[in-house]
Amino acid sequence: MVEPRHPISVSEAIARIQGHVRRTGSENVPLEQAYGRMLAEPLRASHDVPSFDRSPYDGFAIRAEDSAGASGTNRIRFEVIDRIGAGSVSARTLGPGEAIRIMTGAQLPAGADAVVMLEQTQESPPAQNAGAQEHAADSARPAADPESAASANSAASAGSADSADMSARAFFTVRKPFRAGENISFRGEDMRLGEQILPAGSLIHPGTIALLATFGQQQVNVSKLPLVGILATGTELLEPGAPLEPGKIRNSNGPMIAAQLQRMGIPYRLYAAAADRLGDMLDTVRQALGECDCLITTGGVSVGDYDLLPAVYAELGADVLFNKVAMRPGSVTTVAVWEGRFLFGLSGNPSACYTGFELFARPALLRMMGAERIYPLHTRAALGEDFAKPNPFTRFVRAVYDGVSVTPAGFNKSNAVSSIGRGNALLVLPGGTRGFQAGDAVDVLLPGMEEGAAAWNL
Ligand SMILES: Nc1nc2c(c(=O)[nH]1)N[C@H]1C(S)=C(S)[C@@H](COP(=O)(O)OP(=O)(O)OC[C@H]3O[C@@H](n4cnc5c(N)ncnc54)[C@H](O)[C@@H]3O)O[C@H]1N2
Ligand code: MOO
Ligand SMILES: [Mg+2]
Repeated sequence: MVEPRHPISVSEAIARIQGHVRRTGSENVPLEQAYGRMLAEPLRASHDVPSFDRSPYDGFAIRAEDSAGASGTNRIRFEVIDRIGAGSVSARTLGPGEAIRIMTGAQLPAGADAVVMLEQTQESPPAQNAGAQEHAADSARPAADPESAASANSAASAGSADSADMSARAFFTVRKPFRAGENISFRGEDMRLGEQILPAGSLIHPGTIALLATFGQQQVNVSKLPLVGILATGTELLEPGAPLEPGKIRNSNGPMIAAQLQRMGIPYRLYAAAADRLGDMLDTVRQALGECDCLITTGGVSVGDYDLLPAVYAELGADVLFNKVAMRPGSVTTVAVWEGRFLFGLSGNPSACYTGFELFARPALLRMMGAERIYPLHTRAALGEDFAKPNPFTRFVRAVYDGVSVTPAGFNKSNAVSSIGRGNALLVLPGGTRGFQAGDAVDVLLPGMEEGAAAWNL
C-alpha cells in the first residue's frame, strides 16, 4: 500500500530547505575570475572616490569670486595660465583673474573652486577690454577648438602639462557669475572612505567588477562554489548521442540541469544515468554524495514500482524534508538532507524538473554561497490568452513574457519539453482558482534573466 503524502505549500517547502542550508566557506580568486561569484565579505570603500576634486567638463578652472558681477553686458575676462588633461596635475596656483584650461577628469588646480564649461566661454583677444559686445550668444558658437584658447600670442610658458602648446597666453570671457563649487566633481561624492558599498553575499556582476577594480582589489574574497552532482534516473534513458529505441527516450533533464547550473556559474559532475535498480542506484548516490556538496536527481520520486528514490533515502537514513508540494508541475518533488548535504529529488517530467530546480535548488545553492537575493525576480503582467483549466494546486506555467503580457508557451503538461524550450518565464496561478481570462493581471517569475526582450520599446 502506498503511504499517503501530505502536500505542503511552495513557501513552506522553501522555508524547510532554507532551514538546512550550510554555508560553503570562502576563498580568494583573482579579479579576472570573480565575475559571477558572490562577495564573501562586505565591499567597503578603501579610499574616497573620486580621490581628488576634479572637473566634470572640458573648460576652464577659475576662482568663482573672480566671476562676480559677470553678465551679457559686463563680460569678465580671464587669462589662461596653464592647461591640464586628465591624469596631469598643474603646478600652478590660480591668482586673481587667472584660469587654467582643464579637461574632464583632471584634478582641480590649487586656488580654483569652479569650472567654466568651454561652451560658456568666448575667446577674447589679448588686448584690454576687447570684444565683450560683438560676440554672438555663447551657445551659437560651435564647440571650441581645444587649441584655440591657448593659441593667441605672447609668451609665458605655463609650467605643467604640455607647456609647448601653452607657449601662448590666451584669454576668454564669461557672461555669468559662477558659484564656488559650481561644475566640480567633489572628492568622495561617489563613495567615501570606509563606507559599505555592497553587503556580503552580493553577486559579482560587471558593475561590481568595476568597483573592485576601482579599489585595486586584485584578489577578491568570494564564497566557495558548491560542487553539484547530477544524476538522471530511469531505465528508459538514452544519452543525447544515442539513436532512439522502442520505449526509450533521451535524457534531457541531465543536460538541462547542467545548463541551469552553468547559468549560475556553479560547477557540476554528471553521473551516468542510473537504471531503476536499487543496488546500483544506491552505489551511484553514495559515490556522488562522497564527491559533491549536493546531489540533484531526476525521476523516480513518485509512487511507481520503479520509483526508487524513496527507498534510496530510506537506505541512506536521509532526513526527508518533504515529498509532496501543492504545486503543479512538480508535486512529487522531494528534498532530503544527508550529513548536511541536500538531495534534491526532482520529478522526471521535464517541466516539473525545470521548475523544481528554479524554485528549490537554485535558492538553496545561492544561500549556500551567502546570497541574500535568492528567489527569482517577480513581476505582474497581463495574461496574453485565456487559461481555462482549474488550478487545484499553485500552477507554474512555462510562458513567454515580453515586458507587458505573459502567454503560455504552448503545450504545457508536466511532461512537456517544448514549452520549457520556448518560454522565458513562469506564469503563476494560485491554487484554488480557475477560469483566467486574457487581460487578467497575473504573477510572473523571471528565472533566466540573461534572456532579454526581442524589441526595444521604450
Ligand atoms: N499514481 C500516481 N502516478 C503519478 C503521480 C501520482 O501522484 N500518482 N504523480 C505524477 C506526477 S505529478 C509526476 S510529475 C510524475 C513524477 O514521476 P517521477 O518523478 O517518479 O519520474 P519518473 O517516473 O522517473 O518519470 C516521469 C516521466 O518523466 C520522464 N523522464 C524521466 N527522466 C527523464 C529525463 N532525464 N529526461 C527526460 N524525461 C525524463 C519519464 O520517462 C516519464 O515519462 O509521476 C506521475 N505519476
Ligand atoms: O509533479 Mo507532477 O508534475 O505535478 O505533474
Ligand atoms: Mg515515476
